[in-house]
Amino acid sequence: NAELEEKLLDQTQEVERLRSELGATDLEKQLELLVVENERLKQELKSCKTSELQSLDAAAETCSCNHCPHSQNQARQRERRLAELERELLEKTAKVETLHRQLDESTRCLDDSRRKLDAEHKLSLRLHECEEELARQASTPPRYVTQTVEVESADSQKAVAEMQSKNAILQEQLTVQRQLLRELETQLHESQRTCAQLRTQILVYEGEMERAQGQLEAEMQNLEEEKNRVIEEAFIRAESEMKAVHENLAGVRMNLLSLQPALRTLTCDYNCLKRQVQEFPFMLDKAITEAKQEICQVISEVSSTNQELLRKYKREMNLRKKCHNELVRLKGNIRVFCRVRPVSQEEQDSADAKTMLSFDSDDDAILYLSNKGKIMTFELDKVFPPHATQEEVFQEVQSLVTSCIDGFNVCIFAYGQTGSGKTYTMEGVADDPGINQRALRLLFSEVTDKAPDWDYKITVSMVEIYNETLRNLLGDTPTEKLDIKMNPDGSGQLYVPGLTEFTVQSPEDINRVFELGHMNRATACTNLNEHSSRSHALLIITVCGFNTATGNRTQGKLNLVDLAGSERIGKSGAEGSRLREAQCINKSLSALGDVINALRSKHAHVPFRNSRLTYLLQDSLSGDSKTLMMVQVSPLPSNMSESVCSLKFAQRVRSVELSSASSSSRRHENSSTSSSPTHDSLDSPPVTPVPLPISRASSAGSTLSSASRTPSSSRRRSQSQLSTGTLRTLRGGLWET
Ligand SMILES: Nc1ncnc2c1ncn2[C@@H]1O[C@H](COP(=O)(O)OP(=O)(O)OP(=O)(O)O)[C@@H](O)[C@H]1O
Repeated sequence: NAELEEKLLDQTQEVERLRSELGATDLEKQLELLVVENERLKQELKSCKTSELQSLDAAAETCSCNHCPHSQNQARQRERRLAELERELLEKTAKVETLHRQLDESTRCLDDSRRKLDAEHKLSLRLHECEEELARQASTPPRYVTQTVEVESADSQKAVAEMQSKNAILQEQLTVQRQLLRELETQLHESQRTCAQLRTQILVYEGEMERAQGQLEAEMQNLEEEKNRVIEEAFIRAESEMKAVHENLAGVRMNLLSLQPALRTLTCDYNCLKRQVQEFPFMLDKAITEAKQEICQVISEVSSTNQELLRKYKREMNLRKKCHNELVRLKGNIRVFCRVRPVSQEEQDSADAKTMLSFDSDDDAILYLSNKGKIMTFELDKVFPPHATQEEVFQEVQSLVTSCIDGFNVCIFAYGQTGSGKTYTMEGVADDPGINQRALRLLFSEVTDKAPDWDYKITVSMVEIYNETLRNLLGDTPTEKLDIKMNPDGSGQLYVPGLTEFTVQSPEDINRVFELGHMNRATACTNLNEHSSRSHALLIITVCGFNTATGNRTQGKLNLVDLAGSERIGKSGAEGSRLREAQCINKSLSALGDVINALRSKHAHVPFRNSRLTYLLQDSLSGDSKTLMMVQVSPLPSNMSESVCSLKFAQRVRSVELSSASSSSRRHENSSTSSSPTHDSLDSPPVTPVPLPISRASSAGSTLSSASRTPSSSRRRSQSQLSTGTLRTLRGGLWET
C-alpha cells in the first residue's frame, strides 16, 4: 500500500506539472496577438487604400489634364499595386484562418486532456480516500494477537480479501492512469511541436506583413510624391489658363464697349419695326380689301370675256361642222382606196413574180393593170403602192376616224381576195399594227386631249360573222351565237342581246381588247388563217361625248371591217362545208354590193336586211355616214382576174353618193333614227340625236343606232335573190356591169 501510495503521489505531482504546463499556454496568447495584429493590418491597409484613392481623386480633379496618358498610366500602375497588396492580404488572412483552425484543434486536444485530468483528479481523490481509510485503519491500536486470532478468523480473512481486491482494483486504475498519462504526454509533445511550427509560421507571416507594410509605405510615398507633382502641374496650367482667360476677358470688355453703340441703333430699329408690325394688320386689311375689289372686277371682266368666247366657240364649232360636212359632201361620202400588197420573199423566187400592176408617178389615184395584153386604167381616191407603210395608210384614214368624235358614223372595209392583205391592213402585225389599233389609240389620245371640256366614253365590241352567224369575240362564251333583234322598248332600234361592250379607259385596255378578241377567235376554230379568210371580223367602236361647258352630246360609231375573202370559190366546185362557207360569204358580199348599188342608184329601198353584215352596219352605211373601202390587190399575175374584179367593184362603189340617197332611204328604212349629226342653226351647237345608251352591264344587250323596217315584199325579194345564188347578184349587179 505504501508503495502504491508513493506511486500515486508521484502521479499526482506529474499531473499537476502537466496541468501547470497546459493551463495557460503562450500559444493561445500568441495566436490572439496574431489575430489582433492581423485585424490592425487590415484596418490600416483599408484606410491606406481609401486615403490613397481620395488623394488620387483629388489629384485628378485638380489636374486639368487628367486625360494625360502619363498620369493615366501611373494611376493604372497604382491600382495594380493596390490590387496586389490586397491579394497578399487575402492570402495572409487565409493563412491566419488555417492557424485558427489548427489552434482550435489544439484547444480541442487540450480540452480532452483536461477532461482526462479531471477523471484522474477524481481517481486521485478516490485514492486519497482509500489512503485515509488505510491511515485510519493503521492508527487503530495493533491487534496482532487478536489479529492472529482474527487472521485466522473468518472476518479478518474476509477483510484482507476485500482489501486485496480493492488493492487489485487500485492497481488496475493506476495502470489505466499511467496509460492515460503516457497518452497525454504524447499529445503534449504533439501540441508543443505544433506550437513551435505555428510560431515559426507566425514569424514568417510577421516578416511578410512587415515587408508588405514597407512596400505599402513606399507605394504611399510614391503616390504622395506623384500627387504633389500632378497638383503642381495642374496649378501651373491653371495659372496659364487663367492668364489667357483674363486676356480674353479684356478683349470681350473692349468688344462690349464697341458694341454698345450698335446695340443702341438696333434697339432703335427694333422699336421702329415693332411700331410697323403693330400697324401691319390695318395695312393688310386695307390691301386685302383693295385686292378683293380688284379681283372681283377682273373676275367679272373675265366672265364676260368668257361668255363672249363661248358664244364665238359655239359659232365656230357650227361653222367647222358645216365646213366639214361640205368637204365630205364634195369628196363624196364613200371613198375608195386601193392598196397593193408587196410580193413576198417566197413569191419572188417563183415564176409568177412578175407584177402586172404599175402606178402613175404624177397621180396617186391612178392604177394601171396589164391584163391579157390590154392596159386597164382604174381611177380611185388613192392608190397605195406595195412599199406604202402602215403609218402612211393610217395618215390617209385618220380624219375619217376622228370624225366619229364629232358624232359621225364611219365604216372602213377591207375588201379583196384571200391573201391580198386585208388582215394586214386592218389588224397589222405585233410590231407594226394596222388601222384597228391605230384608230383606237388615236381616238383615245384625242378624247384625252379634249378633257376636261369634253367628257368622252369609248366602248368597244368585237363581232365575227361566220356562215351568217354572229359571235361575240369579247364575251365569256365566244362560241355562243348572237342575234340581231328589234328593241322591245318600241323605239324601233336594233340591238344585239348579249353583245359585250368593253369600256376603254387606258392604252393598256386597248391591248387587252385585241388580245381577248384574238384569243376568242382562235379558240373557236382549228385553223385561224383559214377561218379568218372565211369570216368577217368587225371591230365596233362607239364614242359618246358630253361637253361640260355647252351641255352638248355626241355619239359616233366607227366600224372597222375585215371582210372574208372575195374570190369566186363557188366556181371551184367546192362541196359540203366549204360550199356553205362560200355561199354565206357570197351572200353577205352580194348583199353589201346590193346595198351600195341601191344607194348609188338612189333606190327608195335599200336592202340592208339581206345579210347579217349589212344589217349590222346599216347605221354606218346610210345617211351622212362616211364609208371607206380599202380594196386590197395582189400584184401576182395569177391573181389578175380577181384583182380586175375587185378594182371594178371598187370603181363602182366610188361613184355612190350616200347623202343623196340618205333622205329617201331614211324615209323608208330608218324612220326612227339617223346616224348623222343634226345640223343646227349657227347659234345653236350641233347636237347628235343619241340612240339608247349602250351598256355592257345591261342584260338587254347592245343597241344598234338605227333600225330598218324592210317591207315584207322587199324582204321576200332579197331572200329569193339569195336562194337563187348570191354570186350572180353580185356579179350581175355591181361587179360586172
Ligand atoms: N402591205 C404589206 N406589207 C407586207 N406584207 C403584207 C402586206 N400585205 C399583206 N402582207 C402579207 O401577205 C400575207 C397575206 O396577207 P393577209 O393575211 O393580210 O391577207 P388577207 O387578205 O387578210 O387574207 P385572208 O382573206 O385569208 O384573211 C400575209 O403574210 C401578210 O403579212
